[in-house]
Amino acid sequence: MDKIDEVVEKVVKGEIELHKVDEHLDGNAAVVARRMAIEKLTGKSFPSIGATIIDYLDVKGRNAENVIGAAQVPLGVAGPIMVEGDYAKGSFFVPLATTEGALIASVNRGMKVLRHAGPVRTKVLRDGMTRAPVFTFESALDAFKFTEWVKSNFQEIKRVAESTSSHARLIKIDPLQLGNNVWLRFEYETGDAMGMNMVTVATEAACSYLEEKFPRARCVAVSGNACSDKKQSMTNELLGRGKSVVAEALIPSRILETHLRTTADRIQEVNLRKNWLGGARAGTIFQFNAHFANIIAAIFIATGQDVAQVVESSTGYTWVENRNGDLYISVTLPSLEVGTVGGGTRLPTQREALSMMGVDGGGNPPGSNARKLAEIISAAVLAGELNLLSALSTRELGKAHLRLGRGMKT
Ligand SMILES: CC(C)(COP(=O)([O-])OP(=O)([O-])OC[C@H]1O[C@@H](n2cnc3c(N)ncnc32)[C@H](O)[C@@H]1OP(=O)([O-])[O-])[C@@H](O)C(=O)NCCC(=O)NCCSC(=O)C[C@@](C)(O)CC(=O)[O-]
Ligand SMILES: NC(=O)C1=CN([C@@H]2O[C@H](COP(=O)(O)OP(=O)(O)OC[C@H]3O[C@@H](n4cnc5c(N)ncnc54)[C@H](OP(=O)(O)O)[C@@H]3O)[C@@H](O)[C@H]2O)C=CC1
Repeated sequence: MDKIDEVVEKVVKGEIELHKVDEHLDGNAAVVARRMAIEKLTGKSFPSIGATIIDYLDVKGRNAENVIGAAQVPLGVAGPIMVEGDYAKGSFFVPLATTEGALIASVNRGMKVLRHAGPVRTKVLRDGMTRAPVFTFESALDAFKFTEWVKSNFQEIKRVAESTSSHARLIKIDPLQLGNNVWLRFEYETGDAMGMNMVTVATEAACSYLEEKFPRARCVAVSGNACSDKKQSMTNELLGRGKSVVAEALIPSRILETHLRTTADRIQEVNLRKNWLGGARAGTIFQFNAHFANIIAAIFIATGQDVAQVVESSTGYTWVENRNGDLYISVTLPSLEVGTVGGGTRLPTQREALSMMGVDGGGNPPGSNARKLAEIISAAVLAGELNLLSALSTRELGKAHLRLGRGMKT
């Protein structure tokens, strides 16, 4: 019996924990043994999960635990899209990983129309990643005194937090009080990283310092949900999280008619009655748009972003105006959380996808690559919105999905 079979047997008998297989076998052999053990325990086989180019040595201790292989999702491209932003300037092909037939075609057609109209203008309105620990006190008065103390000692707190990273820069601390509890919403610049590990480590250091200097304060949790990570919140909407970004374009009427078989008036009506009125009637909050989530999720998967952050990254607003037959359209995304270093961005296919847009790795100066990525994503979201509103206005949605989602001739 070779070493792998021996370890597999022990895992199956419960003598070795799955995650401790790494202590018995090197690198990719541990992945194989874990997969074989799960195959035996479930009576199923997983050759597709096992077929991956990912080297476990690159993943171990960084991206995932109990690894037995990888998931694969089809990746297509849309574009090019022309962007005129502060960071993204020029034409870009955009990678989208999805299993929803018609989605890439949809974004692709939107980009084609925008190309005819001229470059999409984009702007990063603000940039900062947040972490909000919750502190508790004996009394509300103590809690208030604490927030006053924090305000007057900002520079020292900043020094302590920033000592943990060469890229984290503490911009501000917004306090929120409820009775005898206080949340401090720390906001940092994080260079080209999305920044969640960076700001968590920095804020933990700041919390220890605050408890030392203000002994009546007790930090209950470094994340007190007012951050708000992987959850929608009014705080994120109003103050922003990650990058707050806007994209806009003006499309002449003849381009709408030639390429989309529709008019500004019809698109405006769909936007108002569907995105805004329908959203309001249904009680939607923060998502007065058609399908930001489609484009955000597909780019996040392709480029190694934290997919759970699609929750707040896909909040936002589509605004349309009929300007004498021409169409003004903009999308505003208050909380787009993206990075070009760290997390999943270093994995092989994800890094290649980032390189397609010229944003792999750190930028010069730091932060410029992540902002460029945010601008390109906002332009892609604009293309998706333009196209879907248009397809709805001409009643093409079901037909397109029968053809490209079910392989039917329509
Ligand atoms: C499917 C189209 C684009 C066809 O559009 P079309 O105009 O009938 O097709 P076409 O063959 O004349 O092609 C026009 C252009 O579309 C693109 N295009 C066309 N086919 C492809 C393809 N295979 N691969 C890549 N690109 C494609 C391409 O740019 C092409 O230009 P060309 O390059 O030929 O000069 C159109 O019917 C359409 O956009 N339909 C709507 C589909 C859509 O937007 N789906 C979004 C997902 S829906 C969803 O998930 C959310 C939802 C809807 O539930 C949210 C809500 O509640 O609103
Ligand atoms: N910890 C948590 O609470 C949470 C973690 N996550 C996870 O966090 C990960 C992302 O965290 P994040 O902090 O972005 O990534 P990393 O933890 O990978 O940190 C980024 C690293 O890149 C370095 N770096 C090198 N060049 C640059 C540059 N140009 N700009 C910025 N940093 C640079 C940083 O240096 P330096 O040492 O100077 O900082 C830091 O070491 C994801 O895997 C995500 O899933 C998600 C949500 C919550």
